[in-house]
Amino acid sequence: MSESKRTPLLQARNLRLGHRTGRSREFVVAIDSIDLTIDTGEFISVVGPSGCGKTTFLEAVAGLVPVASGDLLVNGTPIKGPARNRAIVFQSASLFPWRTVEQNVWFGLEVQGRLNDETRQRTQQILHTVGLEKYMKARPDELSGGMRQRVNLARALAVSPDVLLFDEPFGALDAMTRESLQDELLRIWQSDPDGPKTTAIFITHDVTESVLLSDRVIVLSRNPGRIVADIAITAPRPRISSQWRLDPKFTEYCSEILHALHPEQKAAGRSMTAATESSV
Ligand SMILES: Nc1ncnc2c1ncn2[C@@H]1O[C@H](COP(=O)(O)OP(=O)(O)OP(=O)(O)O)[C@@H](O)[C@H]1O
Repeated sequence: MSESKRTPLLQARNLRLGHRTGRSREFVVAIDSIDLTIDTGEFISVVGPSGCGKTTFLEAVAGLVPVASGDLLVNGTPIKGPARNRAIVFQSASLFPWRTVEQNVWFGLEVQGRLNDETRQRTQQILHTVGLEKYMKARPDELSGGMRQRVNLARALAVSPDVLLFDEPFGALDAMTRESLQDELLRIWQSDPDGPKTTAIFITHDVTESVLLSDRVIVLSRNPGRIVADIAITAPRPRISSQWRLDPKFTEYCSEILHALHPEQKAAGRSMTAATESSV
């Protein structure tokens, strides 16, 4: 099949999403008229002002929020609800306190009836990849916040989803832990020599995080969210985090995204540096 005819992994066409609220069940629009195509293996970040509908979009892809109008397709099929080919990593690691690290990572596999010798072995490899091989038998209360979030990531990876959905997974961590987890996610993402088989949609407020990790950064406008920029981050992979963060192109991409987020500041001719204003 030719490149142009291949079905995209995810397709949003004139997509509108929202929530019914209050007694009147009034419909509040969160996302309006979005057209977006994501290919297999792409790492996409979505940034935008608070309340612009980033989480609503992610939840719609997860099948947790219904489509109000337009289309939202995975592998050419409309999303009707949650499915095992899509896994979410939330901001806070919701681990079962009575289970060990390993048992927590098994959870999704158990629910899907797929826990067996082979998937147990894969779980061990994943825990090794996220640097938790020595903590397999530990309970969550013996772990730091960063380690718990690694377990959360391992749990999502263990079910081998087609799409990994990240809702600000490092947002609640201190700056140093966040940076080390960003570096690790970058390394994990690039560890397969044949390229990633999983596609990522990553919600973040941190512009530098989006440039570090992504192939493309989607910028949404203030509520209701519409796409105001779709910026390809063309830095080759594998990226070495310490080098890429210091590359002048890195700062240029951060500025481009910040300008798309705050067009009024560009119009006013204000200077905007990635170092001082990297958060949305
Ligand atoms: N469960 C809900 N019920 C009603 N309205 C909701 C619900 N969840 C979100 N909204 C509304 O939908 C809009 C988009 O919210 P959403 O959480 O998707 O934005 P966001 O971009 O992820 O925000 P943030 O960056 O602050 O997390 C907001 O107006 C919000 O108030």
